[in-house]
Amino acid sequence: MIRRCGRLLHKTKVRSHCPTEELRDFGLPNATWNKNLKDLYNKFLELSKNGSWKRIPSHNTIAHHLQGIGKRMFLRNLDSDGLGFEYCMFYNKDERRMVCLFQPGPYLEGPPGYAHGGCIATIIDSTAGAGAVYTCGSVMTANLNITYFKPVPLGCTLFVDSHVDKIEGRKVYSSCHIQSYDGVILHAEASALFIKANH
Ligand SMILES: CCCCCCCCCC(=O)SCCNC(=O)CCNC(=O)[C@H](O)C(C)(C)COP(=O)(O)OP(=O)(O)OC[C@H]1O[C@@H](n2cnc3c(N)ncnc32)[C@H](O)[C@@H]1OP(=O)(O)O
Repeated sequence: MIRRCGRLLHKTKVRSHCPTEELRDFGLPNATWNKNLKDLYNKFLELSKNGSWKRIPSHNTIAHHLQGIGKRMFLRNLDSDGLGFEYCMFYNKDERRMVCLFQPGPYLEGPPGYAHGGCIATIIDSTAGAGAVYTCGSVMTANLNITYFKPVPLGCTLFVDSHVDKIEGRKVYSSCHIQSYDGVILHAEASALFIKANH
C-alpha cells in the first residue's frame, strides 16, 4: 500500500479521487516533454498573446470541463507523466480550429516501437471532439473515419490539427490530420461527424 494525498491506495495504483491532482492542469509542460513538444508549445503560447489562440486547460476529470460528476478521463488515467497521452491543446475560435500537441508515451505501444492505431484514433476523436465542443457545445461522436499513412514512433512529437468544416442542424462535420511536429510527415487524416446534444 502507498499513501497518497492522505489516502491509502493499492500498489496497483488504482486511483481514488485526489483533490490536488484533479486541480492540476495537465496541459502545462512537465519534465517528460521533449524539446520539440516544448518548442511547439512555446510557439502556440506566442500565438496566443494576441488572443487568436487560446490554451485549453486540461484536467483529469471531465467535471472540470462540463457540469457534473466526473471520474478519471481516459487520456489522463495514468499516475505518472510521460507514459501515456502527453498532450496540450490550443483553440482558435475564428478559425474553428483545435490543435493538439501530442507526445505518445511507451504505454501506447502497438507495433514494436510505434503507437497503437487506437490511441491515434483517441487523440483524433479527443482533439476534433474538443474542437466541436468549443465551437458549438456538448457533442457525441457518431462517426470517425481514419486513414493511417505512416506509423507513429513512440516518444515523437505530433501536431494534430482539427477543423470544424460544416454545421448542419445538430450535425457537426470535422476534419483532422496528424503530422510530425515539423510538418514533414503526414501520419494520418480523418473525418468525423459529431452530433450536438439534443437540448
Ligand atoms: C473539453 C472536453 C472535450 C471532450 C471531447 C470528447 C470527445 C470524445 C467524444 C466521444 O468519444 S463520445 C463517445 C463515443 N460516441 C458514442 O458513444 C455515441 C453513441 N451514439 C449515440 O449516442 C447516438 O447515436 C448519437 C448521440 C450520436 C445520435 O443519437 P440522437 O438520438 O441524439 O440523434 P438522432 O439519431 O436523432 O440523429 C440526429 C441526426 O444525426 C444523424 N446521425 C446520427 N448518427 C449518425 C451517424 N452515425 N452517421 C450519420 N448521421 C448520423 C441522423 O441521421 C440525424 O440527422 P437529421 O437531423 O438530418 O435527421
